[in-house]
Amino acid sequence: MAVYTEVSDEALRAFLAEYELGDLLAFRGIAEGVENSNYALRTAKGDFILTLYEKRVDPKELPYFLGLMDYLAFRGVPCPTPVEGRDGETLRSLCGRPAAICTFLEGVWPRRVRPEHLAPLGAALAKLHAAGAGFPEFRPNALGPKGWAPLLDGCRAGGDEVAPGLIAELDMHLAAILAAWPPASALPDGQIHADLFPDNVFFLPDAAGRPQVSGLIDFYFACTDLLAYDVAVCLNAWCFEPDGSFNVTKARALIGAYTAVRPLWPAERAALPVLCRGAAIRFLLTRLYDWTHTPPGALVTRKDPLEYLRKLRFFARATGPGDLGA
Ligand SMILES: Nc1ncnc2c1ncn2[C@@H]1O[C@H](COP(=O)(O)OP(=O)(O)O)[C@@H](O)[C@H]1O
Ligand SMILES: N[C@@H](CCOP(=O)(O)O)C(=O)O
Repeated sequence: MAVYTEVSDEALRAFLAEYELGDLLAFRGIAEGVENSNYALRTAKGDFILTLYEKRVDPKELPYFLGLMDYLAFRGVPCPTPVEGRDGETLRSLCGRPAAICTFLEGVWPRRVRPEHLAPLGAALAKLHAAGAGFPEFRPNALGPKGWAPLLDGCRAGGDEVAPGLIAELDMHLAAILAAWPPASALPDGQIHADLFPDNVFFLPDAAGRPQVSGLIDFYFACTDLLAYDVAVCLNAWCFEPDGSFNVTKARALIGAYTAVRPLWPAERAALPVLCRGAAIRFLLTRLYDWTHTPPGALVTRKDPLEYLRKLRFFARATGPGDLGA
């Protein structure tokens, strides 16, 4: 469920009067997503997405996110383009929330990831990294290594109720990850998506029926960080089977297509196992935090933190990048 703020017909029509999008023909709330309120709009000019930014998004950071999407879209990345109002602004206010309209992207995110999805994903990720190279803004990764200890501290009270011994195990993993984390200057950095999960990637079949990436959405965790960390996020989110096993064929397809566009440095390959452990603990911790702080019956769908404990344990056992398809 992700319509936290209800928008009336009248409020929306007044809001749309600020744009040159023609008459409103239809609009509906979108149930998917967890962070913001999203509406699908149809106007005389076509289909659009209206997003009202909810409390987890800091309004001060919206110019970075919208600016990055605009920059990437202009350079051929299939991501939403923020739509300017008559005054040239993309960010305004609706029902007391910051709000923006973006272009609608065709396609469907894969409910079941197949090996054929991984090569187009890898190529799209590398193109995103290449296209973002000249973007002048810097946004530190709030959910990067410096953010993990405070998140874990916030989970201490309820964490062991989710799984006995969980907090002690996470203390152990976190200390090992932070000790092995590559220094910022050791690997190339740039603008990363940082949450490129299957529900943020749309596909359409090409003429031969093979899936092609048609859209990358949800840039609200994007930041300036190690490029290979984005690969590690994708290895976590795309390369495990429902039974918990790691699918190295998928990983090889992802990394092979990525490197065909943007070759990984030897140091990036070598760092992949610890970057994967870092990505696993990042999603584990935010899920655990939400799990232990969301009252039962709240509108937000809580995601299973233990899925990422199993992934973290797998990556901690990896003997080198070869185990991860690199
Ligand atoms: N530009 C877009 N084009 C088409 N559908 C979109 C677009 N942006 C969002 N959506 C739809 O809204 C849903 C939630 O968007 P998302 O950005 O993931 O929300 P949240 O930030 O709340 O997690 C997506 O699964 C998709 O169905
Ligand atoms: N991908 C994260 C949760 C963020 O949700 P999104 O709907 O904004 O992509 C996770 O799986 O924990």
